[in-house]
Amino acid sequence: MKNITLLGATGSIGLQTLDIIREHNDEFRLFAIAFGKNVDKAIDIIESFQPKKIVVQEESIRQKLLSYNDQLTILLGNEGMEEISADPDTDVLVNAVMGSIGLSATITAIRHKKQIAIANKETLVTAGHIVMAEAKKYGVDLLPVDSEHSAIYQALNGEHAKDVHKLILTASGGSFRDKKRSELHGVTVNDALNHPNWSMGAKITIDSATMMNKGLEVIEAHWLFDMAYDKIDVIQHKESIIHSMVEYVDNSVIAQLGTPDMRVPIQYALTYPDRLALPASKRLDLVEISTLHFDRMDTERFPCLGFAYEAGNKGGSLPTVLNAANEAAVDLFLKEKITFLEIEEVIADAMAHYPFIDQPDISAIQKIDQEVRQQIYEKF
Ligand SMILES: NC(=O)C1=CN([C@@H]2O[C@H](COP(=O)(O)OP(=O)(O)OC[C@H]3O[C@@H](n4cnc5c(N)ncnc54)[C@H](OP(=O)(O)O)[C@@H]3O)[C@@H](O)[C@H]2O)C=CC1
Ligand SMILES: CC(=O)[C@@H](O)[C@H](O)COP(=O)(O)O
Ligand SMILES: [Mn+2]
Repeated sequence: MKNITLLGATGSIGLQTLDIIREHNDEFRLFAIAFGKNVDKAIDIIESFQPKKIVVQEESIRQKLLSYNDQLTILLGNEGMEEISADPDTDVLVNAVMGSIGLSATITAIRHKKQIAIANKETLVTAGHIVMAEAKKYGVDLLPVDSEHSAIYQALNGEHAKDVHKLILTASGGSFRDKKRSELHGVTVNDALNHPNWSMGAKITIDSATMMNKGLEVIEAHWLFDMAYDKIDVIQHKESIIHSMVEYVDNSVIAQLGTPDMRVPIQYALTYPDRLALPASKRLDLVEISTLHFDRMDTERFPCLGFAYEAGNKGGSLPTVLNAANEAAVDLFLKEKITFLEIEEVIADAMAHYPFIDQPDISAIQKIDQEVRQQIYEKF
């Protein structure tokens, strides 16, 4: 029996992770959770799974939970997330919080040699050089939950990086894939949240629409698979059936396929190197689907993808600036304070103006992250 500590339990990945724990309750037990603001959902989870420890971000949320049950063990803030990640009773950390807020818990879990299933891609974007150096130092393998990275992990199957010609990430194209740039001026938050294939949290759904999600995933792949940026390609594939591919030097291409269902990569990250049945997930019927489509990516249509390659290639503090500016811009868009196309402008402006640092350490990264957000929020 493995004890799971789940950060971001009330979110899209969090709830699907709970489906897997429920389905395989002879293999997994929920030990601890962290969440943000959704008290009602958290109470449902507490009633069903009885986690021993709970982390909330704010004292007011802690008080609400205590008024529901004053016997609960409730910790606070990032320190709380670090504490449950390091807890001797935690076997596996599933990091499914949204945003760079997940960074310190990831590093703490690595330092305590926990098995880590990582959905929280912003952690790897903002501080990939530090996270991967720590993982190497402590001998910890980060198991990807992100569907593309899970696909690549499976397609690599322990092969040597020197034999890889390219990683090929697939992109659905997001909510506005059939629109030209000139048609994006009046688009609404609801339009942008209407992803064609996946039901996900709001922030990542907007990232899919701007193509920043794929940009973040390029940087995530660079760090997870130690691959140069010129060996990471993105192609558009509107069905999201091929989750990603590895092209080898002998021109052989190995892809991982399946219906778009995040429970599959979540479960794989928990059971690796074994596999368990997942009856709730729909089997892939290629005859029923019949046709798959592929297109080249256009970075003029989707500038955010180009921003991410630029940040990844230049390195230093630029990926941190990119990520923080994107998190702030998406938040402002969701609050209807900026337009969809202004998301790109906000990110480009932050990347152009924030002073560059070559090898930022954790405290520099946290400072840059805060300052970039603050400067953006002051403007809007
Ligand atoms: N959804 C998906 O299919 C996929 C998601 N990912 C990645 O997984 C991560 C989570 O995405 P997703 O599940 O969609 O996001 P959601 O917005 O659905 O969920 C985010 C979770 O994080 C919690 N949270 C937010 N802010 C804080 C905070 N400051 N402290 C603690 N917890 C916090 C939320 O709590 P609350 O809601 O209670 O406020 C919620 O539980 C992201 O990094 C995303 O890129 C990757 C691949 C696919
Ligand atoms: C499910 C998943 O992994 C998401 O990151 C997904 O990839 C989003 O789809 P697109 O970014 O391809 O639109
Ligand atoms: Mn993905």
